[in-house]
Amino acid sequence: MSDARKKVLVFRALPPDQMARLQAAHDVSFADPKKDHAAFDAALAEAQGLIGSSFPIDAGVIAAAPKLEVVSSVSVGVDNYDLAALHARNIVLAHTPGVLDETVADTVFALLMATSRRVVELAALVREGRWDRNIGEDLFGFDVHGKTLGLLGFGRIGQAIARRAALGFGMPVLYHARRPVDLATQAPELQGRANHTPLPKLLARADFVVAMLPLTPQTRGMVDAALLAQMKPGAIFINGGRGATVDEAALLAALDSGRLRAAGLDVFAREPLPLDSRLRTHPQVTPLPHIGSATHETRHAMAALAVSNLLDALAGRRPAAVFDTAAS
Ligand SMILES: NC(=O)C1=CN([C@@H]2O[C@H](COP(=O)(O)OP(=O)(O)OC[C@H]3O[C@@H](n4cnc5c(N)ncnc54)[C@H](OP(=O)(O)O)[C@@H]3O)[C@@H](O)[C@H]2O)C=CC1
Ligand SMILES: O=CC(=O)O
Repeated sequence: MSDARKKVLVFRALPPDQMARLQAAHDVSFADPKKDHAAFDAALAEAQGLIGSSFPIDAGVIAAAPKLEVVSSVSVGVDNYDLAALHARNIVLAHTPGVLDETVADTVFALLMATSRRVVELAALVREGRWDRNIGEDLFGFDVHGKTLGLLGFGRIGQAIARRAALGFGMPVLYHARRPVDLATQAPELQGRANHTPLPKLLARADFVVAMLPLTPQTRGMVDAALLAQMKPGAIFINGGRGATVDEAALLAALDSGRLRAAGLDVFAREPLPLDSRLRTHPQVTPLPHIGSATHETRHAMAALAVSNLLDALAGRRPAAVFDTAAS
């Protein structure tokens, strides 16, 4: 009987129970390429399976892995992977859609609430001992309930955000995507509450614009000065998708000019956010360290799905969540 054990390289730590599942089936090594490049390169040369996240698996990395059969990402976004290079070698790319939708939508809503009600700024006022009288109008917030939400991207996570907005906060939802979603079959609870809307109309009407877009050649820099200039004066911008979909200099200019009320950002063009970035300290920006899916439950569910995907692919079965590298 031939040995079905294969070589797996883990490039970002997995929970112990998920590491154990891999080790029971395959010969597993761990190397963090940001800390030990030599160990990563050595294991890569032999690896048939690769699993991890938050590191660019570019054409060079793929070329250095001649035996690679599957890459399993512990993320839903696949912008860290050279899709063409994977496709050219018929390497399976798996990811983790679905299991993180509700958690990421919660994070986006936390940013929406925090920016509109100035939660971080006012908590700092209390902590720093500056709460010495009833706050005045200068520190009042902006209602969320009943306001119009404009969504850029209306996929799995966008729809989870729309449900919170429409069903929980009575917000009309307008969305922008290349194709309209058939709400009757995909999200009947949003019928009559969410509408596919031409982008200029969405921007002119929305009190909150939330970007929940994947990073692709088409979406890179999509939120630029021209788009921001079409937003309603005093609107709030939230980004829960990918930082590079936004022209950050243009966003800062829109905040500085007073055109936008505030921005809530979970993602940035460069992560971790450089210390000299004005987005880190701008008074109208609520910055988060890319924590969209970062709860114990959801990160564990993502790891478990990614491990299942890898095990299936190495056993010659189709994983539950394959990303179509040909469609990119
Ligand atoms: N902050 C965080 O921690 C997290 C961030 N993310 C990011 O969120 C992204 C979205 O995730 P998910 O909802 O699962 O993805 P989906 O693929 O389900 O949804 C993507 C949406 O974007 C739309 N879209 C794609 N390209 C364009 C375009 N060129 N113009 C307009 N709309 C476009 C799609 O519609 P259509 O194809 O019809 O245009 C669809 O509505 C991920 O790719 C990831 O980058 C995800 C999880 C956590
Ligand atoms: O950013 C997170 C992801 O899962 O994608």
